[in-house]
Amino acid sequence: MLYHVRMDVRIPQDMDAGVKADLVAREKAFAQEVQRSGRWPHLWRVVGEYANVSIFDVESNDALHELLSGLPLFPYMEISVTPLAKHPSAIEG
Ligand SMILES: O=C(O)C[C@H]1C=CC(=O)O1
Repeated sequence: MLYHVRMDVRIPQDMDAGVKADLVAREKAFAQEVQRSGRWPHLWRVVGEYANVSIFDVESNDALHELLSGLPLFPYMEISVTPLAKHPSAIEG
């Protein structure tokens, strides 16, 4: 199942720099692992914002919630999820 996900990152300004660097590094490693698994086929930066738009391909709402809530940055992100369905005019499978 496909989901459009927007993540707006809201790391507190007063977070210790070392803690922030570790958090961002762990998030990057986790994100790349999920991408390599095929569950995160699109990850794009929103121009001019500390935010991304992504496409996730997972088996259920519960699976997506487990994945997103497991992101190291989850506590510091505003996340919006839009489930996607086939479009009748789409030429691709
Ligand atoms: O930077 C972001 O968009 C937030 C998060 C998503 C992937 C990642 O490495 O960090």
